[in-house]
Amino acid sequence: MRPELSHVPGVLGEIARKRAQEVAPYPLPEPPPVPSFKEALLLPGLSVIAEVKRQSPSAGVIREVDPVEAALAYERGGARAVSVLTEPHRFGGSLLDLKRVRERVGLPLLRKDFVVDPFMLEEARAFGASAALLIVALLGELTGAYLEEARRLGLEALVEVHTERELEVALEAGAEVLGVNNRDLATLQIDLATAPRLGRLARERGFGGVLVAESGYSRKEELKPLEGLFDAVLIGTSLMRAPDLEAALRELVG
Ligand SMILES: O=P(O)(O)OC[C@@H](O)[C@@H](O)c1c[nH]c2ccccc12
Repeated sequence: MRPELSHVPGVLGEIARKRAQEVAPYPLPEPPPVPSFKEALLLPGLSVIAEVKRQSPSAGVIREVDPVEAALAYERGGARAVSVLTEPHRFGGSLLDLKRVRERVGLPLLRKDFVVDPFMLEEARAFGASAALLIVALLGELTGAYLEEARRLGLEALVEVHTERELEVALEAGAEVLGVNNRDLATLQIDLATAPRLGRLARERGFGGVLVAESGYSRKEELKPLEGLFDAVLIGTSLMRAPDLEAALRELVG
């Protein structure tokens, strides 16, 4: 159940092909109990999924941070869930970060990585994630099969789209939590008009699940167009750059 990655363009393709080469199954620890990702995002108001990310291909080095300290600050600041990067090469993350955050933080965690093999879903669950990111630009028509495998493992999924075509694939696959990424992962360009446009389209097509706007948000005004349409927003870089993570989060959502 490996997606065909040879035609995936740009940075996204490079990272995904590297991740695919690295997958080598090994015995995993017993999965710990985890809280529901979806339920947390459905609490009243716009929920924030706050992201722990040391570096990224678009921003370079963002902050040398202890992921546990960052996640605890996010929890105090009112985050509803925490996204933990586990991609090592371009994002400086690891599964150990995920595990350590799980041991100290009560919020549901999202494993943020480039899932290109079903074993990565098992890993996500075993290291304490409530949900894993599924990127439709990588998984294509296999998205439904990955969703099914995640469900079988007791793992939720954030199904990510960036185009109208990908939105159709995600809806067809039966996504319950749908993320619209403002960033084109191949070119790394941001367009904040993407989330409202595809979010509206998803609702028009009858999507009744959880809608998450992703990437590029740094100011409170930018969240205005999401109100009444999106359930949640995923914010990483701008929070990570703030001197005080907890205060920065309160400022954005308070
Ligand atoms: O740091 P930002 O611009 O606030 O974005 C967070 C998150 O949306 C972004 O990290 C992201 C969204 N989808 C991804 C897929 C892979 C890696 C990273 C991502």
